[in-house]
Amino acid sequence: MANVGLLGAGSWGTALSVLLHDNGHNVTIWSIDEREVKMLNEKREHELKLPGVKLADDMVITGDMESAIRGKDFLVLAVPSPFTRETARKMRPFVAEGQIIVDVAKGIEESTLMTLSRQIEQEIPQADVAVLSGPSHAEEVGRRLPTTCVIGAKSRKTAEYLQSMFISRVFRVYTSPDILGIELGGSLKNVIALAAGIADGLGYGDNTKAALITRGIAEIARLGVKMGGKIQTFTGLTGIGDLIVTCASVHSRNRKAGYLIGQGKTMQEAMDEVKMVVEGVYSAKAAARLAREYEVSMPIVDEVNAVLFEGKSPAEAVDDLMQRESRSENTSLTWDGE
Ligand SMILES: NC(=O)C1=CN([C@@H]2O[C@H](COP(=O)(O)OP(=O)(O)OC[C@H]3O[C@@H](n4cnc5c(N)ncnc54)[C@H](OP(=O)(O)O)[C@@H]3O)[C@@H](O)[C@H]2O)C=CC1
Ligand SMILES: O=C(CO)COP(=O)(O)O
Repeated sequence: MANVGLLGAGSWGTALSVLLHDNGHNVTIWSIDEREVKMLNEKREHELKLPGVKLADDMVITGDMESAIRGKDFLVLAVPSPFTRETARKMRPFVAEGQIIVDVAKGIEESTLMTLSRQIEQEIPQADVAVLSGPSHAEEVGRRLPTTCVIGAKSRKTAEYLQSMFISRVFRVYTSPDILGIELGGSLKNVIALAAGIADGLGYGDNTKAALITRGIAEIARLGVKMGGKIQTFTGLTGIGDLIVTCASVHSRNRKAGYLIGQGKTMQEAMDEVKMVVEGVYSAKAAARLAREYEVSMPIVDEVNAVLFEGKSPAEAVDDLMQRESRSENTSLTWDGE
């Protein structure tokens, strides 16, 4: 049994706190928002973000960051990516040498193009930073439906330790040394999921969805491998697995926001209606900039950016994708004799 400090009490943080408590660990949850702390303490449930999932009476919910960090066997960081760096900076004075922080958010910092684990390492150099990712909507983890994820860590020891902490009969956890590939897959799939939602909102069908998923993972893997991620990661749970669930699920915040945009809402209206973080909006510009920097073609990402930030109509964006210059599906494949 471990003492766990979990920072960020949104839908994912809440679901993971229940999973870790089910596994027999002592869980302390920190939230920046005093109203959220009060509400969770009183109701023992996040009625807005994860309704129907009860927090046990012995779970501690606090607004005091220091008490959520000091003496904990490991920390889980579940704040959305736009707040990762500022939260890590606040955590730094309380984190012990070698203390494990497992980041569970998915994003890329727009100003630096850094993944979240890199930002945390920059802000908290004494920490042992790991990541958890995979096809895992909070709504289903909270209901204890079978789910699979991957822990990425710098050492096998940390990866296997965290695996043993999170794994359960309903939450199967694999390990991987490819932290970069895991984080790129997790953040870039949100941009493609916006496109899948837009296609749904436009009333397009399953053929369109399958095309976006398949061509989407091709884009993600092209960039990810060039940046140093491993191809096996992009064909695994944190790559294609997470892309499939996010493009298809009724729970997905990114797909839902895309759907609303496809229906004619603005990006801001869609984000306001979803009420929870739509990470793809924050990663879209970073993805396009990375594509340029690494000289990789990412046409779906480019069209999502045009719709989100340049006022392009969603229907025109899909039209432009369909009418790109004809090409081979995979340029590395050739005919005999060529
Ligand atoms: N939801 C899911 O199913 C999954 C989410 N993820 C990832 O986990 C991360 C968190 O997502 P999710 O839980 O859905 O997000 P939510 O929108 O549900 O929750 C976000 C949380 O962050 C808090 N917050 C707001 N501002 C700040 C701040 N300045 N500093 C620190 N915390 C702040 C919010 O407080 P308040 O409520 O007061 O705004 C809330 O507690 C994202 O990166 C997401 O991609 C990964 C896998 C599954
Ligand atoms: O990453 C997720 C599922 O694995 C959550 O995706 P959404 O943010 O689109 O809900």
